Amino acid sequence: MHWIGEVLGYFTSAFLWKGALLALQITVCALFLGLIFGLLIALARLSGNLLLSGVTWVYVWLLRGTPQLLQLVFIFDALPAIGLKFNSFTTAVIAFSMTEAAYAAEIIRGGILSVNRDQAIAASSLGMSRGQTLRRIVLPQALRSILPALAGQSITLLKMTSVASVIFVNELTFRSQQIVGQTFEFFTVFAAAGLIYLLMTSLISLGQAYLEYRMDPDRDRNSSLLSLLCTRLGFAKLVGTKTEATKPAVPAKPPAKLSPEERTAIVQRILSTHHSREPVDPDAPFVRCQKLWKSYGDREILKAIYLDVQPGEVVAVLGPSGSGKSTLLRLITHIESIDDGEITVGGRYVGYAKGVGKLVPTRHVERDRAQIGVSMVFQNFNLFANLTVLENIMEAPIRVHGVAPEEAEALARDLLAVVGLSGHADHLPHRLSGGQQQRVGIARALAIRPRLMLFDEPTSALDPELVGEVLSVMRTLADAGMTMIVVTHEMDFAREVADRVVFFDEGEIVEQGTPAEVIDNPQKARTRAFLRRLGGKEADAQTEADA
Ligand SMILES: Nc1ncnc2c1ncn2[C@@H]1O[C@H](COP(=O)(O)OP(=O)(O)OP(=O)(O)O)[C@@H](O)[C@H]1O
Repeated sequence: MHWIGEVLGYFTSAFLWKGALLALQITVCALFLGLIFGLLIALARLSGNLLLSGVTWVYVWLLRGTPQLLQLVFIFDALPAIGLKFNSFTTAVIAFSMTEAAYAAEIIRGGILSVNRDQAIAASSLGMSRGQTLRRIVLPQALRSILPALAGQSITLLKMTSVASVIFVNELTFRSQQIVGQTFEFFTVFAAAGLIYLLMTSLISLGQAYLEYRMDPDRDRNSSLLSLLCTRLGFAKLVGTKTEATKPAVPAKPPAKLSPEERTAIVQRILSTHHSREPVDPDAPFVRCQKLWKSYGDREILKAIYLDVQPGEVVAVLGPSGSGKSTLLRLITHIESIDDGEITVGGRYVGYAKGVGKLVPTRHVERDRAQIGVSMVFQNFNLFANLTVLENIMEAPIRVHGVAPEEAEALARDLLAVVGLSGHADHLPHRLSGGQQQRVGIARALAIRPRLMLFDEPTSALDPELVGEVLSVMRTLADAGMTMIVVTHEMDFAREVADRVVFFDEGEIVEQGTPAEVIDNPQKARTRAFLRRLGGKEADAQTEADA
């Protein structure tokens, strides 16, 4: 068994560890540079810019499609012919960084694509810039799926540094070969080198486990490194570690419920201090759509729509599926751009400038939305999955409007009280019911103190018993004087709360008027047919519920 002693002797040899250190230095440098360039390449590939994505595609294709060995030799031996000469260490760092960038770019791109795009749309609708959305919402979520692949790639990179021996980089494998060349002790020397590689790659795996835990939104955010290790090793009970998932979802003492008057007063107080200094003319329409056209391909979705909404008015938009109702809202807040016509909100274009004959989109759409005060609530809630309920609400006030974190938290807690969710501030969205998520969505939209709220079928993804809680919050907003455009199939809500009902069909406004006029006494055959069909469905649903 004397060979064990020999392996240990080589394992502790300073000569081999100097080689290991060099391999580690090349890996860290290449990883650092590779990740930075990889992120830039991934963003370029996703940019939609044909030139950028084309050039970066070629880069990835070239670097992934040629052997690492060839790349090293090319930079070391061929580039000096055109005056570019690097020493062997620099050559190794350049070659490995370039390859790492190509692989990392694809891993990062995959991670970004795995994040639901609707969250980015929601962030943008709150006025967050693309950079903020990427940094705060998309990348933190993408990183969770990126990390395992990236750790694997880092381990491969560390092992690949042995290839650098061909250009005389004196790293671990090269040094092992030098010893073997003198002693011919193949087994013990290579076994020792293997152990050193294993130790280094194990450290990467440990780092991966730690980072995965840190990025787990379900973790207990106050846990220590010790409790993390105990949790990972399955000893959570020993240290009393509680993960977010094991904590009780219901608070011990339910917070006091606010009366409708109290809720309305809080909303009025919050909305009375809008960030915009621009006064609202009470006599001019707050939203003005003029001769609005929108097509997708050959299909005309909106055809010459004229619609004015007065400050404080609640407009309910009804109509069959596919008639263009959601498209109208998306055009008003400029999530989609108009083909022709004009939209102003508070007298301003949202992300457009006047061009020759028609509006031209500008790059300031998020900024305009934030300044004008347009907010939107989505059918599928689109809450930020990596942030708690409280953080979801605080995010836009802090990032977009520069509100101090303490002030933003106070505002968020007030809004949670209004929507009746004070006890859920620290929960992640996926732990809430649909109705609760939608109420958080409304609180989040309100936190930017908007002057116009757009609701895109806010209750249609909810079970019937959860619809009431969302509608009650929307009633509070209407009572507080909020200007609202609500796409809905909730006839009772439209009848009770809306000042005006607009009926859409096939991209046209068929008729509009008070709820009593349009819902109870429709003039057009198309409206009557739609209401009859809806009435039938409601009656069926009622029968099912009764049964
Ligand atoms: N990005 C898009 N690309 C292509 N077609 C689209 C796009 N967005 C919407 N459409 C189409 O435009 C039409 C109108 O869609 P829209 O979502 O505005 O309808 P809607 O009246 O809100 O319907 P629903 O009540 O079912 O949500 C639909 O036929 C839809 O398929």
